[in-house]
Amino acid sequence: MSSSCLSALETEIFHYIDAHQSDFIENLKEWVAVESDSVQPDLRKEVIQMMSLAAARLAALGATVNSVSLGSQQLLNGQHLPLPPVILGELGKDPQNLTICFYGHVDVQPAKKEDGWKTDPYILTEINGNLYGRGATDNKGPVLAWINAVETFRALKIAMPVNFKFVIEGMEEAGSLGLEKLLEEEKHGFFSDVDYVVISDNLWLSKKKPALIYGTRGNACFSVEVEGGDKDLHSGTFGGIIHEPLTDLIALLDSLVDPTGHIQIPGIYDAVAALTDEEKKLHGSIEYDVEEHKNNSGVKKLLYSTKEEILLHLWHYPSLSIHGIEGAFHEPGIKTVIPAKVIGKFSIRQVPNMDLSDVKQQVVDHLENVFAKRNSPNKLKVSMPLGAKPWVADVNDPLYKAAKKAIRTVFGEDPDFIRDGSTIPIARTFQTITQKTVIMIPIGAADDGEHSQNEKISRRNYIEGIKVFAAFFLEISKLRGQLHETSKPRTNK
Ligand SMILES: C[C@H](N)C(=O)N[C@@H](Cc1c[nH]cn1)C(=O)O
Ligand SMILES: [Zn+2]
Ligand SMILES: [Zn+2]
Repeated sequence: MSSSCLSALETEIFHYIDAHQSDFIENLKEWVAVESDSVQPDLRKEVIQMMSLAAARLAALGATVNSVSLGSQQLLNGQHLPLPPVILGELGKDPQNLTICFYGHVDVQPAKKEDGWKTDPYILTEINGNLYGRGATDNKGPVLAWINAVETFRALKIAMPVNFKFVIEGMEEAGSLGLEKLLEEEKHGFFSDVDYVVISDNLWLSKKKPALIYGTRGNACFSVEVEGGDKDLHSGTFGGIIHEPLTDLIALLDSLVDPTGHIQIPGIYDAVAALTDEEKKLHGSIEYDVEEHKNNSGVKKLLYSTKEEILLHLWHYPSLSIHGIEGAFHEPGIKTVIPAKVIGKFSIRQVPNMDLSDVKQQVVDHLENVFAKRNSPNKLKVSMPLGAKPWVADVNDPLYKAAKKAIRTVFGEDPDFIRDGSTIPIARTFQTITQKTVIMIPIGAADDGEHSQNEKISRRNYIEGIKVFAAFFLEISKLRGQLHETSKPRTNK
């Protein structure tokens, strides 16, 4: 955007942000250095250390910080593991100001250099304007971008245009364990004066065009266990005379989805909400390059070739993905064993209006049915360790207009209004508990590689993202009065 269109205040703020790029990148480097992987139990200490760093950062900002203990989690093997605390932070209590609650997470997906990273995943490394490192975009970069935006107001001694609340957690990648209960407990406490909730934990749909997100899919994660005897067996001594657990499991997994991506579980599509005319209109106006998206994935061919089909299958239809098999031999080389017990892991990204308990029942019935036809004496156990619901908001809420204006101020163009095929497990709970509008303002680009090797955020997106948040605070302050009357969430089913 040309500087002549900016207010004097915006010019001062943006100038400060540009001048402090190195400090902001240094902050991110310090956070990326912590292997705060919430998925692997043996790294829990690092997640807890990361929570302390985040708490210290908020305290340095002048926020009141409460690290709330969530107790422990019980693993499938019965072992108890401490859950990292959740940070509830507060900065500013001016009754004239609106109160924005920002939610983010500082845990990460697993990453190892030998998985195919070009650089050490825990050393933030800049190459050609991109900052590579695990958590750079998901979600340490965006959390810090928000904090840096608040810090900018403080450093410039500009009166805070809004009151801030922070909810920072360390278990999002493992399904936000324990967080829902805390939110419910704090409904009439911490959340009683929240005017709306902001999340920045997603990506644009393209490499260049900014976006705002008004919906996400949910995620129902399943575990399917097949157990034979009590020990592994020699495949020469027993192969050919027993029902093998892994063979049963592969047949079960193979029954879930056909080669066109259609889920084979009876009834699974019954409740799927029809696309509204408003959504069809939104799809039409979205800038989306099928070829670019295919290239981001690194695959040769997608299941669908048109924008309309792809957006429908990413946002409006459920999908089923198979993630792994516990107990199966996976090292290099040959091991001629028959595993005694194997556990398959898959998940269904559900959409409005699918009901989680119906989905669970449909999955269990289907797998038991397929298994029964195999006449196997092995034991089958199906469970759903995680069930996160989809979320949708009303794009006509003034909050979306404020965010759109902030993006235009920084990028000089309007964002696309998009949904996200992935999940923020706690988004729907925020909306239900606060009864206020939730907005997702992504700052990462479509090729950032969340959960993948060589995850990155570009320097431009990180720095301009800080400006978007700062401009957004100013836009929100203009909504005072208006928001209290109009802020109500779209009803989710
Ligand atoms: C979109 C967000 N950055 C993310 O990666 N969310 C995870 C959350 C999740 C879902 N099931 C378990 N964790 C995701 O969508 O996979
Ligand atoms: Zn995330
Ligand atoms: Zn993630």
